[in-house]
Amino acid sequence: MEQVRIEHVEKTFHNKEKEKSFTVFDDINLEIRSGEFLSLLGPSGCGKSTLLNIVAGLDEATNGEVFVGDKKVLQPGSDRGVVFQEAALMPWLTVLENVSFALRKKMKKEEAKEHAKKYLKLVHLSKFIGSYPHELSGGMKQRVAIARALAMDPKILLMDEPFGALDEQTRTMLHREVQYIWEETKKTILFVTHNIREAILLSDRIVLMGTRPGGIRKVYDVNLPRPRSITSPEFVQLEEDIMSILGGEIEKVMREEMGDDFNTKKASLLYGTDRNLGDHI
Ligand SMILES: Nc1ncnc2c1ncn2[C@@H]1O[C@H](COP(=O)(O)OP(=O)(O)OP(=O)(O)O)[C@@H](O)[C@H]1O
Repeated sequence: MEQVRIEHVEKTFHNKEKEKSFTVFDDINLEIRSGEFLSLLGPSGCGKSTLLNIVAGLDEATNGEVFVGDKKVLQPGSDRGVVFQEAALMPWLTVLENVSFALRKKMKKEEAKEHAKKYLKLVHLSKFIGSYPHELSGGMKQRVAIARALAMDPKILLMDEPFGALDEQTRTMLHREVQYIWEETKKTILFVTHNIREAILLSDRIVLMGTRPGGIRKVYDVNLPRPRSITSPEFVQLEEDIMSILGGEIEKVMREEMGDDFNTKKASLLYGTDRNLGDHI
């Protein structure tokens, strides 16, 4: 059953001073099924975060509508938890207090702490409940942010490049963590990334977005058994399939940004054309 319906969504930004407007995408249609792990993948600037923010209710669509269940999205709500690239924890609060703080309106203080502990256990941070954010690594901070979002018991978890600022090893560890969380909680996850490998490792479906004009280029079903191996022939094949389209989209962005400075040879020297290109956009 679909849980999120994105219907004919357009987003245009208006710059009043310059009397200019810029349409990021003009007709996005997408359904996300209950319990599905769906990734939005695409080059920088194609509107992944904009779309996620519209689903979150943090930004407004210029046209079109988003529904969660049968409820139209008009503002943020506790049915949608958001995790951003930066954990944005409150530095003066402990890990436990950071997670329980958001629950203060829902339950009594002691109850909130017990509830928060449950989710900190889920992200394997039980040993650090008394620590302060500055005492944690980047990966641990993100796990606190995930626990904080999950503690509100949202139906849907919206994750905007949550591991984008982390080193490769931490990212790999968090990939395992997020898969475990997804399997344990059965949440619907909308995940924004520009990393092809990350998208294939985690997703049931990958929605490839393009730019100028913005929109959905292709939707891939990832029917590979989990846990997935990045060296399996099926994985490599899918990575190449996606790259063959994404590469063209990246080139379009680069052409536009570099103007006359762009040439294909220089682009391939700068960014490579191999499987890793998706990691660098
Ligand atoms: N508040 C805003 N005002 C004007 N333009 C904006 C605003 N927010 C985003 N944009 C533009 O909308 C486009 C889409 O931005 P968005 O951040 O959604 O892209 P993205 O695919 O998430 O990119 P990235 O992967 O780099 O984060 C970009 O061209 C961006 O400059």
